[in-house]
Amino acid sequence: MSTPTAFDIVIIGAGPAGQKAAIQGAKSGKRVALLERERGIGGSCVYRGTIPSKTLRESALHLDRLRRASAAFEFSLKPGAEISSLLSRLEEVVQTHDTYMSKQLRRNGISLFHGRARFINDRTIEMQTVDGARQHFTADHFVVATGSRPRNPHEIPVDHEHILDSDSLLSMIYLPRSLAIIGGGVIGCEYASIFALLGVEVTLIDRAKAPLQFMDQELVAQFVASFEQHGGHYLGGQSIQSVQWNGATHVVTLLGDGQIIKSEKMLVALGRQANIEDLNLPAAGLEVDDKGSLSVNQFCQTAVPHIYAVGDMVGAPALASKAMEQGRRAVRHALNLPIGDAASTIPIGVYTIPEMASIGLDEKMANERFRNPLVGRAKFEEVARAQISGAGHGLLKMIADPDGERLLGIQIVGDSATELVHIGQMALQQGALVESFIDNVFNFPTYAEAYRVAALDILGQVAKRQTAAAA
Ligand SMILES: Cc1cc2nc3c(=O)[nH]c(=O)nc-3n(C[C@H](O)[C@H](O)[C@H](O)COP(=O)(O)OP(=O)(O)OC[C@H]3O[C@@H](n4cnc5c(N)ncnc54)[C@H](O)[C@@H]3O)c2cc1C
Ligand SMILES: NC(=O)c1ccc[n+]([C@@H]2O[C@H](COP(=O)([O-])OP(=O)(O)OC[C@H]3O[C@@H](n4cnc5c(N)ncnc54)[C@H](O)[C@@H]3O)[C@@H](O)[C@H]2O)c1
Repeated sequence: MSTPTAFDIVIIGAGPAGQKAAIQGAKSGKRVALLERERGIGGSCVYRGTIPSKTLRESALHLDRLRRASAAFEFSLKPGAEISSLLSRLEEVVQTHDTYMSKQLRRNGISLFHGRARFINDRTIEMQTVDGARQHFTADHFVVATGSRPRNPHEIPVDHEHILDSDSLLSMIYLPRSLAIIGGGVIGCEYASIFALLGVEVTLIDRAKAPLQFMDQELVAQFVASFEQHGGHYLGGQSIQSVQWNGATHVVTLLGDGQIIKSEKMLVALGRQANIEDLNLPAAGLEVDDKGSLSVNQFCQTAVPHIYAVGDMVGAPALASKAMEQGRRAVRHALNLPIGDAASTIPIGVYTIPEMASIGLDEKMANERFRNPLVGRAKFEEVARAQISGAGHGLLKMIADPDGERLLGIQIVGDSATELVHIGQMALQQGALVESFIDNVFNFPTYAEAYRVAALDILGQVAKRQTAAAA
């Protein structure tokens, strides 16, 4: 064994979780090593997840804006358009991100090493570089932030050429004529709406009757309607009997009800699994739990107290935002720094077209906890900003307690939903009353006005109830 290099904190994985853990450690004056097996930093978020998918989405939205700008012109993509032409900004976005992150790591004196890391014991890590050299590190604290990868059941023959997963999807050279997607979760729905808007014939298949089971189903219905308006098909309540590339032209999918779906390409989006196998966890005294991840307490501490695990590798929700916050909090806990209260709710943003967002309780959850919660609705058609942009349909739902006083949650579908939701988030955190959305003046014309419209709807319902009770 080479002589180990000693650090205060060693972090495995330079995705969003590992980066924020490293920065927190360095800002607290600690010597930090960040070990990353890939050449770039940023993890699946930058290279195979958030950033590539949202860059392609931006191209689809741009095309849609052109189409909507004037009914006198017809905009469509050339048949056989190259995916790379739709991702022309990706390299620039990734490069900018990489440069910014590298500078930030250097500025904070974080030592970055490239290689595959594994535990030798609970205080030592061995890292193997691409040329086979081995280097050893010791530390007082370790943070495991190795992320996740697509879960591909063995009965589905993912070949990364015709049957792809979210890691390989954007390696397609040409935009396919047709795409079948199995899995109506966030990845399946985001890509389904992007490709449908780009003119691809998309079939989205899930075992559930409706996609995105964890979202308010009134919002989901608007997404499905828009997806189908763009030529997509949702096939719910289906089981997959078999998937096969026919060797020449099509991927052939046989469904439980006997339907056969033929598509040029297929995307498999059936969830994620933790990157855990390479870590040699038993050597550190750690065991993989029955969900295939590492169990942690509320501080992201594993059963070995000086080893923390954060981000996607500890399970759902698999969000970059959650990963970053866990990285930061884990290191603060390790260093006995004040942590503050963990956010009791984190926003969900789903970048379908139209996009959706949620914070706090939705109507179904509120109904389970309260008798007759009030729901205020603001249709985007009633909001001047949405009329001007011609952004189509949208809805903001404000959930309040049965007295119509206390705000319980916000759900939004439509343009800017993923930005708008933060107003609701701050209001929830401050315990704001429904009335405060009426007492405040909002810029006009803005989408934010939808909050006032929804609050007025709730107060109108309260007034009606009072009048009825008095009569
Ligand atoms: C298609 C897609 C779209 C997404 N869109 C969004 C979105 O819009 N918003 C959102 O919040 N989230 C989104 N996500 C989820 C988001 O990308 C993840 O939640 C986030 O990347 C998790 O960060 P992480 O640091 O835990 O893991 P990762 O980003 O996966 O990083 C882990 C890092 O660890 C490294 N590593 C693994 N094993 C080792 C080892 N043994 N030694 C050294 N290094 C190792 C990996 O190379 C990688 O760089 C999306 C995901 C996908 C797939
Ligand atoms: N905007 C965002 O924040 C964002 C974007 C993309 C991904 N992500 C994260 O990535 C994670 C993974 O996303 P995902 O979409 O792959 O997984 P998921 O777990 O969200 O959805 C998987 C879907 O597959 C379906 N399914 C599972 N097995 C099936 C079967 N045998 N037959 C038919 N349907 C089946 C499920 O019903 C579910 O709808 C999510 O947890 C999400 O948090 C987040």
